[in-house]
Amino acid sequence: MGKAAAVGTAVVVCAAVGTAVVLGRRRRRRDAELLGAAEAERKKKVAAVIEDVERTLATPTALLRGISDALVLEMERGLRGDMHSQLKMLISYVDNLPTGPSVGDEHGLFYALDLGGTNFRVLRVQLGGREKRVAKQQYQEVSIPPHLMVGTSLELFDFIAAVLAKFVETEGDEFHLPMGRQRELGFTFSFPVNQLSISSGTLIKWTKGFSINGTVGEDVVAELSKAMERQGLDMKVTALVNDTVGTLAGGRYMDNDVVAAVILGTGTNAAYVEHANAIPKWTGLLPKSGNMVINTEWGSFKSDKLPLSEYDKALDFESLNPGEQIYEKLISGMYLGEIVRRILLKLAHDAALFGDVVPAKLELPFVLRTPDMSAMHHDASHDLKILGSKLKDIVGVADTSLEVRYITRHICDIVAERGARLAAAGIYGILKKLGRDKVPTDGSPMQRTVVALDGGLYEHYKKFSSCLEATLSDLLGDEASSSLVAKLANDGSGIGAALLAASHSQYADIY
Ligand SMILES: Nc1ncnc2c1ncn2[C@@H]1O[C@H](COP(=O)(O)OP(=O)(O)O)[C@@H](O)[C@H]1O
Ligand SMILES: O=P(O)(O)OC[C@H]1O[C@@H](O)[C@H](O)[C@@H](O)[C@@H]1O
Repeated sequence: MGKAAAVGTAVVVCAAVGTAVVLGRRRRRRDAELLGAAEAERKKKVAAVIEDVERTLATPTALLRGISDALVLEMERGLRGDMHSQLKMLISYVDNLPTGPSVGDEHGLFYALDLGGTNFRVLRVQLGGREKRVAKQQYQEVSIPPHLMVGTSLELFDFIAAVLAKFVETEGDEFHLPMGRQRELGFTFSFPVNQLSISSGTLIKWTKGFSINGTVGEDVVAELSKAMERQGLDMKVTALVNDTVGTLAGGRYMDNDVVAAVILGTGTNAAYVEHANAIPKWTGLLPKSGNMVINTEWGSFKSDKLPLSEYDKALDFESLNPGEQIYEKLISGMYLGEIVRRILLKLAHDAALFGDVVPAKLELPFVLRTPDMSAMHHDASHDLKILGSKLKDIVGVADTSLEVRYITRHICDIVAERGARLAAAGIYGILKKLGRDKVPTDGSPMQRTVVALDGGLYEHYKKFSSCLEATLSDLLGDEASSSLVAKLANDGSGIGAALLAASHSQYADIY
């Protein structure tokens, strides 16, 4: 190529390169601006969803007070037998709680069986009467196979009876049954039952994850007794109690000031000691004690005051029991993780929280369980690595940014806080019903009041239980809350059921 031509070519090439560089820089700047704009738009969408969640799940104290008042009204309607009451306020036929060391003379070997929403426990207790009290106890916990929750009545009760029969076979010499006596059982059944007596009752409906045709309306003691016979197990059910009633009995045995029991487990519910003459629908003889334990079945409470979000409505619509157990679906362990999942799914769909592709596993109902939510919520590490690994294991999203992890933890916090505060409002309502929510106007000292709590959610989800207790103190105010004790009554329902079996033993009159 000639010199001039070469120079010309070089000039053209330089110019082209220069233009390319300028154009490339412009394109990169434009791409960066477009990317920045897209990222800014995404962040805006994330913020909008979070603001909406914070607003629709908010539980300001004034709202909680209104909810407590609405609950008390429904409690009163239920006690009147108003068929439209949101609360069943079921009569337990427990009118004389085992009173433990001061009076309790229960003694002997008794069994208890506790069918909950997730677990099933069998227990044997050697009661030692006044001096020894619970001399010895052994128990076994079994997860309920999910297929039995939606199978047949026969399969469920045969499973229960088989586990119980095996457990009885392991009875050691340290437990002894006097000659000629039949083993006796307290049956804790964590579902709403119309009690016909202390040892019989018909199932009103299934709740939580159970939905078994053919059991509603049946006497659950008769179902269990038939299953025990099929197992060749000679045992008599002498007490049928809801787990809240069992927990109340177990709690009172340990502390005479227990007036109510609350379960926060797979489901939620509360029982309390009502004055028998404050139960208009009670037509029986007034109990000697003047009291009757009421199983409120508060999980079925609903009110337009309850902060219901689009996520709650969708969860309820797709649940096994749409329109039922609304208060329970905002609070209990079966549902908290699922609510968080639904909010994360919305963030994934609308704001690409986990990137342009929505993680397939996030679409799976109940894939995020409350224990996992609890582990994420309690992650206090600087890079939230526990939360990150949970998202990876459960949702299938690896390498989430710190921002995404903080957002996830914030969602856990909002959902858990709402549940805890609503549960506190429920307890506050029961205390109001009992007149234990404020210092007496006549100047007499406030009575020490104990609420026994149990259930895997309350026991293990520390941020939940501490938020509940702080909210309850806030609702009560300093003076009244100084007389209130909220305490964990671990497996109270098992001991309680055994105690009630003892106090209603067919041999009771020969103590
Ligand atoms: N570590 C945990 N953190 C938060 N919730 C938990 C934890 N462990 C269990 N739970 C909740 O407790 C429920 C089990 O409660 P539990 O009282 O043990 O059994 P059940 O409900 O069958 O009576 C589970 O469904 C779960 O939602
Ligand atoms: O012990 P769980 O399984 O959490 O049950 C708590 C409550 O769950 C509710 O769904 C039931 O209606 C109540 O009867 C029960 O007490």
